[in-house]
Amino acid sequence: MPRSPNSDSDALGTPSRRAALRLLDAVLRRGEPLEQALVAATRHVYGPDRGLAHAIAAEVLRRLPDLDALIDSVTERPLPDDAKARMALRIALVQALVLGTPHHAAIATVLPLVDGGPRKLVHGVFGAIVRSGVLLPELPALPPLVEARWEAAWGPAMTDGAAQAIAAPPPLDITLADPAETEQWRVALGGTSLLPGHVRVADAGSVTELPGFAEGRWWVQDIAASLPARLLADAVRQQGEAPARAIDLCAAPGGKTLQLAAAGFTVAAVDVSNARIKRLRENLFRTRLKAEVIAGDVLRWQPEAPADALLIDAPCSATGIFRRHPDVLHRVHPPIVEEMAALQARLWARAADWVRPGGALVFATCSLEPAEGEAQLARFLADRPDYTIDAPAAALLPEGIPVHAEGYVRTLPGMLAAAGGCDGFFMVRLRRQG
Ligand SMILES: C[S@@+](CC[C@H](N)C(=O)[O-])C[C@H]1O[C@@H](n2cnc3c(N)ncnc32)[C@H](O)[C@@H]1O
Repeated sequence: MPRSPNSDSDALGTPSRRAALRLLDAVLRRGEPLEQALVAATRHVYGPDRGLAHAIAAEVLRRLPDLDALIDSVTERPLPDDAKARMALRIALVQALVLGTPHHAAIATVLPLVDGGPRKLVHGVFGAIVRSGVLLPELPALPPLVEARWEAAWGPAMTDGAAQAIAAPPPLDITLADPAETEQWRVALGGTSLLPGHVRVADAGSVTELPGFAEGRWWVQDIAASLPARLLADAVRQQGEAPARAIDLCAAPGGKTLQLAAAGFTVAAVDVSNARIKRLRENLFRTRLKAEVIAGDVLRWQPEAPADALLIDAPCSATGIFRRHPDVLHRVHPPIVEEMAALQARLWARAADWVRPGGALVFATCSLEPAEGEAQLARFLADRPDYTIDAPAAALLPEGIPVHAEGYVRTLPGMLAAAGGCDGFFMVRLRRQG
């Protein structure tokens, strides 16, 4: 019989901490995305314990530099980064100092994760820190390499904004199938609205239990993530063309496909991942929206005819979504950014021929790395003189997200901060010459 990774001697509450340890190990030692590690790491924990393991690991990843600074302030010699004792201390301290777990429970549930001498050390270090009454700094620290990279690219206001974004849980953003119902759903969901078709809810709780979810009247989508499809729909609206044909490349799980379908496009949605396509189909089913779903690799697939509108929501480092996926702060390094940028350039170069003359193309990435945005655009424009930037009107964007002087849109941490912030995105709308 396969051995359960939980030990027979585990105290009540320890299996979820053991799962949190496995999650942290997957992200910090093996460089796996947190969401990807979830199934294997939480295989032996059930119900709310699974959510707790995820919450503990995510919170450790948000506050890692501050937790480590506390640990290092008490130990004589720094513990190795990947030592089990350091991992166990991170898990115990984040519960005691951030998640509000009583101190005795925070340490008792974590001690079984370590044996022998290290167990004593964990007990002693945890006790010394909590007895001292020290708290984590109000403004979280970014990992030093990330801070240096982002400060060089965007300046200190951006890194301050990013630190503040880590400090508070992001609100839930919702895109409505019918923008005419914005006020109705804003009231029903008890939220605010930053654009027609958008509702923002603080402390939303379980998404599937909110009104309108089961009926498919809306889907979850950060406001910044909702902008690329808005830009594309606007381009076609300007030309007074309907019904238009759109190709949505790298489409799953389908937030932007749903927007394009709801806006009246005939949509072909292409993605290479079968698992993500399954979620795309579920989303279409729930919202009763229609799209042709194509499982294919954009580097090999090609459409039968060019489209009026083409969206490339390219795979990227995903550093722009660090608020909900704090693992990117620790596992995305320059070689990964370079690899993703090279893939984006290939996808964009190939798909540029699939837009009819006079048609519109939007390229977007949820990245805070210029190599996956501004630099990508410069190279594309140099290669493709048949395309020009089609800057959107400011009124298409929420107040606080500007159109850059060159005509693209770059969202950064710090934007919309008073309203709850937004993800980091790069997007540009282009017109192919007729
Ligand atoms: C940023 S996500 C897309 C999010 C999606 N557009 C949405 O709004 O829900 C990038 C997607 O690109 C897909 N992808 C990566 N490489 C691809 C390729 N060569 N061909 C097609 N899809 C690809 C991934 O499977 C992933 O679903």
